Amino acid sequence: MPLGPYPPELLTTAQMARADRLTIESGVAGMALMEKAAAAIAAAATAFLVKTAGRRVLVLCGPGNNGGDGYVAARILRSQRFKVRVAALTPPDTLHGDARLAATSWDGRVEDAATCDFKGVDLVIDALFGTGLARDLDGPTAELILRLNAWREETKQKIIAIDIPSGVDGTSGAIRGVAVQADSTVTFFRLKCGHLLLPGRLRCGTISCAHIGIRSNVLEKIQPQTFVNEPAAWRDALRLPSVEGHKYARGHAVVISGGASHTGAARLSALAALRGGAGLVTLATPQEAFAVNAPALTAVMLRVADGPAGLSALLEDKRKNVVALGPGLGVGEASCALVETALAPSPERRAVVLDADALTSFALAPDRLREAIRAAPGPVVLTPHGGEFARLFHGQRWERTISGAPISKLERTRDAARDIGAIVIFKGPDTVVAAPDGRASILAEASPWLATAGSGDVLTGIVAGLLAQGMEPFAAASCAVWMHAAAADDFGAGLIADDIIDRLPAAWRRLVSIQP
Ligand SMILES: NC(=O)C1=CN([C@@H]2O[C@H](COP(=O)(O)OP(=O)(O)OC[C@H]3O[C@@H](n4cnc5c(N)ncnc54)[C@H](OP(=O)(O)O)[C@@H]3O)[C@@H](O)[C@H]2O)[C@@H](O)CC1
Ligand SMILES: [K+]
Repeated sequence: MPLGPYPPELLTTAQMARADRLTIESGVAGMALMEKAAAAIAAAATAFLVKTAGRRVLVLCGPGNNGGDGYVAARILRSQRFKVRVAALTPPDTLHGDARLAATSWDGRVEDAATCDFKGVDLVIDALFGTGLARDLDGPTAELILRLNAWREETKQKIIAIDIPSGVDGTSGAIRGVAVQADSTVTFFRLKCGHLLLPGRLRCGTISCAHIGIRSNVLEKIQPQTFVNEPAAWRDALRLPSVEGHKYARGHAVVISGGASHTGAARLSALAALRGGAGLVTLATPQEAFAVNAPALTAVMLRVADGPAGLSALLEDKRKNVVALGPGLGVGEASCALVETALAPSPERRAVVLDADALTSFALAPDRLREAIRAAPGPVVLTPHGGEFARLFHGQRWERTISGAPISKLERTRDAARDIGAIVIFKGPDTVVAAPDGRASILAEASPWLATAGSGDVLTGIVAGLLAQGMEPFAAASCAVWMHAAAADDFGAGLIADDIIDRLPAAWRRLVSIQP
C-alpha cells in the first residue's frame, strides 16, 4: 500500500501558518524557506520531464506566497534550461512581503493568467493559491482553473501543485468553488488534513512532503492533535504475545449473533476478532440460531445467550473483556436493550464496540445511547459508515461555519466523539478515527475493493480483537483501520470480506517487523 512514509502529524492551514511564523521569528528568513520550497518543486518538475532542455513549463502565480514560490521555481527551472513562461493573476508590482521579493527574482515577462494559453506546454506549475485560500474561487480565476483542467484532460500533460492544488481547502479537503486537478503535489514540512480528506485527496495526485528548514520543535508549541493513520502513530501501543503468556492474557471477546437468518455478519466479526489477536472469542447466539452457527465455527466458541438476561449471565465471566455487537443484530428495541446490557455499569472496565444495527437502533433516541455510553465503565468504540453516522448524529446539520469555511469529516467525527463520549471510527475511503479528548487519525489510502459486503463487520471484529489484548482504545481503533486497509491492499483486486480476514496475518507480519 503506498501509504506514506509521511511525517506523522497533520496540520490545519492555521497551524501551518503558525509553523511558518514561528520559524521566521526564530531568525530564518521567509525567502530562505521559499527558496527551499521552490527547489523542491523544481526537483519534482525534473522528475516528471526527464529531459529538461527545451521543455516548456508554464508557472501560474497567485497573489500570495504560494505565487512567491512559483516565481522562484520559475527562476530555478529556467536556470536548468527549461523554457519557462510565467502567468500571474495580479501584476507582480501589486504583491506584498516575501511574495513581492520573490517576484523580483524573476526578470522575465509576466503574462496575464486570465488570458494565457497552454499551447505547446509540457508541464504546468500551479502556484495560484496554497494554505492562504480564504473563500470560494470564482470569476476569471475559476475560469482559468477550468481551462487548465480541460487542457490536462485533453493533452494528458502534467500539473504539479505547489503545497496544495489551488481551490482545495487545506484544512477540510473541500473544493472551494473549483480546484486544480494535479498529478503531483509537493507540500512542505507536514501534510495538511485536506491532503488526505476527500475530495481534496483526489485532486492531489501523488503527494510528497519536502523539508524546507522548518524545525520539528515548532510542533511543541502547535500541539497537533491529528495524525496520519500509519504505524508510527500507534505502533508503540501494540500488544504482542509474550513467550510466557497464555490465551487469557490476550483477552476474551464476545460477539453477539443475530437471529437464524442473519448470522453471517457476526461470524465474520468473531473470526476477525480472533485474527485481530484476541486470545479467545465467543459468539453469543440466540437459541434459535444455534444450529445455524454451530457447524460454521471452529476456533470461535459458541454459547447460547438469549436477550439481555442471557447476555448478562454470559458476562458474569469477568475474563470476557470486550463485547462487540451490531452486525446482523436487527434494528429495534431488542437491540437497544442488548446494547444497554453490554454497556451496563460493572466493576470491570469491559470495552464495547458498536456497529451497524446497534447504532441504527438508536437513530430516534441518540440521547439514550449517549447516556448509556456515559455510564459505561470501559471504553466504547462506534464504527459508523456515512449513513449510520448521519442517522445517529443528525443534530449535526451544518455544512459550513459562520465564516463560510467548510466543516470537514474530521471535525464532524471529532465533534461526534466529544458529544457521545466514545471513540468514533467514521468509515469511508478517508476513514477518520476520533477520540473524545480531540485526538484524531486519518487513513491516507484505502483500496476501493474494501467497499464490499461484510467489510465493516470485519473491521468491528479487528477492533474487538485489539481491545481484548488491552491496547489503548484510540490506538486500537486506528490500528484496526490500518490493518483492515493493509490486509485489503495485500490481497488486491477481487477482494471480498473473508479475504480481509485471511490477509490479517500478513498485516501482523508487517507490524511485527517494524521496531517500536
Ligand atoms: N513565508 C511563508 O509563510 C511561506 C509560505 N510558503 C508558501 O506560501 C503559501 C501560503 O501563502 P499565503 O499565506 O500568502 O497564502 P496563498 O495561498 O498564497 O494565498 C493568499 C492570497 O490569496 C488571496 N485569496 C485567498 N482566497 C482567495 C480567493 N478565493 N479568491 C481570490 N483571492 C484569494 C488572499 O487575498 P485576501 O484574502 O487577503 O484578499 C492572498 O492575497 C503556502 O501555501 C506555501 O506555498 C512557503 O513558501 C514557505 C514559506
Ligand atoms: K497551489
